[in-house]
Amino acid sequence: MDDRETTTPAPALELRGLRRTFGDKVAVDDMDLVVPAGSFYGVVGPNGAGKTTALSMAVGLLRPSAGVARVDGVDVWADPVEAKRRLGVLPDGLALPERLTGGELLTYWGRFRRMPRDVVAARSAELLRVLELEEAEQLGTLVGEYSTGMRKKIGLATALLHTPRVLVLDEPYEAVDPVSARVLTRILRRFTAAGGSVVVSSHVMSLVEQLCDRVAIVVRGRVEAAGTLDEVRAGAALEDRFVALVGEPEVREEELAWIAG
Ligand SMILES: Nc1ncnc2c1ncn2[C@@H]1O[C@H](COP(=O)(O)OP(=O)(O)OP(=O)(O)O)[C@@H](O)[C@H]1O
Repeated sequence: MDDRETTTPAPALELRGLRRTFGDKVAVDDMDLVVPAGSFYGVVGPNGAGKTTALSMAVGLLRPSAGVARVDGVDVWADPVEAKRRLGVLPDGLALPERLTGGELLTYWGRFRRMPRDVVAARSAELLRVLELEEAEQLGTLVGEYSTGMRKKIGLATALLHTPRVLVLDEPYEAVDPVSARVLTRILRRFTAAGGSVVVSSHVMSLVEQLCDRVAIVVRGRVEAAGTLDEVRAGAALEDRFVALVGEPEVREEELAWIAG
């Protein structure tokens, strides 16, 4: 038998027994998660479930208390340089150099990634144009003066610039206007069509259903359900599955009576 036919590619992302505690608080509780190569993967869960903490450990931004994270087969914490070469990341609460324009930021980022100057220049111009940041660039607007959605877009541009194999995006659509959201969706679909893998966290179930072929529901630091969208939905809407797993708090009639005056 031909080996090449039987060898499956390494998962885009593989978390094994990943754990993170903050004092007594267990934010991520021995999490196992496998994102197959080429998938568009959605990570959903209630506020405080541990999504950002897990993804931060998965991309080398936060050290795990225990467990292993691999990107495209590379251990993120044992071989961070190689792992980060394969990764494009949009972190939560994006910290960006405030005193640069978007174009300057991309130039700086590209040089930091040791990319050729002309490639950085061409890609930066293209990214600024398709993400509709060109006008701000022409006006010399600094990143510190960007709106929330613009910051998200320039963050995405930095994540895409070096042609990573795996994109990990924390809430990429949050605060992004509908036109820009469509552009972003087209970019991400092209990225997966070309063999790349995308992992997004989101609170918007309809968006996840529309975009993702696989999904994981994270509750209290653990993966409660994972698989193809249809497996996880099991005939229901994703939101219903989500609420069933998370549980819905009851608001009794007498509670918050004062809000009605
Ligand atoms: N630096 C920190 N110090 C202490 N506790 C933290 C820290 N970061 C996260 N936590 C706690 O870990 C838990 C998981 O937080 P995390 O931000 O990963 O959740 P999330 O699923 O991304 O939530 P959201 O959907 O609201 O963004 C929460 O209880 C949070 O309070």
